Amino acid sequence: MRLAISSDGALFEPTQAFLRSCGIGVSRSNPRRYIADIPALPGVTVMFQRGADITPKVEEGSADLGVVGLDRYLEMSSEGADSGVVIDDLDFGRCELVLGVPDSWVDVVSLADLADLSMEFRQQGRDLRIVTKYPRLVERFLLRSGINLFSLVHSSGTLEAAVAMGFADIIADVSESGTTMRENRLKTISGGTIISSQACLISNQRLLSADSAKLDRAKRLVDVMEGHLRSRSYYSVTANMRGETPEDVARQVLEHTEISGLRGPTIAKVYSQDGVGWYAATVIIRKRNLADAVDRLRQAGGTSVTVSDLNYVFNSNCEAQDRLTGG
Ligand SMILES: Nc1ncnc2c1ncn2[C@@H]1O[C@H](COP(=O)(O)OP(=O)(O)OP(=O)(O)O)[C@@H](O)[C@H]1O
Ligand SMILES: O=P(O)(O)OC[C@H]1O[C@H](OP(=O)(O)OP(=O)(O)O)[C@H](O)[C@@H]1O
Repeated sequence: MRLAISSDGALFEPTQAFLRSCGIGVSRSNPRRYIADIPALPGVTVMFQRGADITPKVEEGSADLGVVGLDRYLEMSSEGADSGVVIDDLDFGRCELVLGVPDSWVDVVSLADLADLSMEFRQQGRDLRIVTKYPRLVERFLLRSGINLFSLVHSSGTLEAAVAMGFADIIADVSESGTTMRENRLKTISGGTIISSQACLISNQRLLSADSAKLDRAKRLVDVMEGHLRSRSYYSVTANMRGETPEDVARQVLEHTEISGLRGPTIAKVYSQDGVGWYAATVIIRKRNLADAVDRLRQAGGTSVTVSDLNYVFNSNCEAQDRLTGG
């Protein structure tokens, strides 16, 4: 089972860090070697590829799975091809595909201003030239936004220089912190975000459907990814609580929905030195509810509250497994 990941660029390091955090780190004998293994998943081969090549490689069948920016996948996937998105948000590679116009265009602050300007350009006998690596997404967005008078210029990198160099009037490129745009005297405009993107996992559904051994390896891989991603939303919280019996402590905890956990508390006896009845109550809670949960535990008599990160939360079934073959 072949997994294609970025050989350089913005997703190179984060993809490897993500795989490590899932417990399926890549072992590469040499940075110049473009084929590698995942020791924790025998039978999986990792192929390092240029970001722009990963979607076509998965679609043509030289890779079974790929990690790519969702923006790149939406730009490059072919109508009716065998590929599909298995996990649409791997929680890294966040960025936005945005329009960037020269800072000096003080009157252009919105998409409507840009539409007016494109008409002025046409009256002067020329098109608004937009340089991008994403012609399909940009064209669709502009037409949907009522901007019809433009021409697209292709460039494969450092798009922010195109305006200063004079071969484009505006750009449509990926922005994360906005630094590259600012440093090149470009600005975003209101309504000018074409798409929000992040890294995603794609598969060749036909290849995986046709080979059960491959499918089995792909299932193991997405199971740990999904379990790990789910775990990022939760903490395990344990509090010592006094009570006559475990049922008594469970009752105190279950009175508050904030601390009743995914299913309910796990209660274990604490063998305290003072011989008083203490129990440890453990619940899994959403990270965003931590402050409320700690308050509630205190109100319910909880003390010595400890909070731990989780590495995996596996549900009874893995949703991403069904999407591997388009099911
Ligand atoms: N500054 C950034 N921060 C976060 N994610 C980014 C950033 N720039 C690009 N990305 C994401 O990373 C993906 C790869 O972008 P990048 O420009 O690094 O291409 P690449 O992997 O170098 O591809 P190629 O080598 O084929 O040009 C994009 O699809 C985008 O989703
Ligand atoms: O908003 P920022 O945080 O400044 O990030 C945006 C920059 O990151 C990407 O470039 P990358 O370094 O991947 O090189 P590229 O120009 O070859 O795509 C993107 O193309 C922008 O140039």
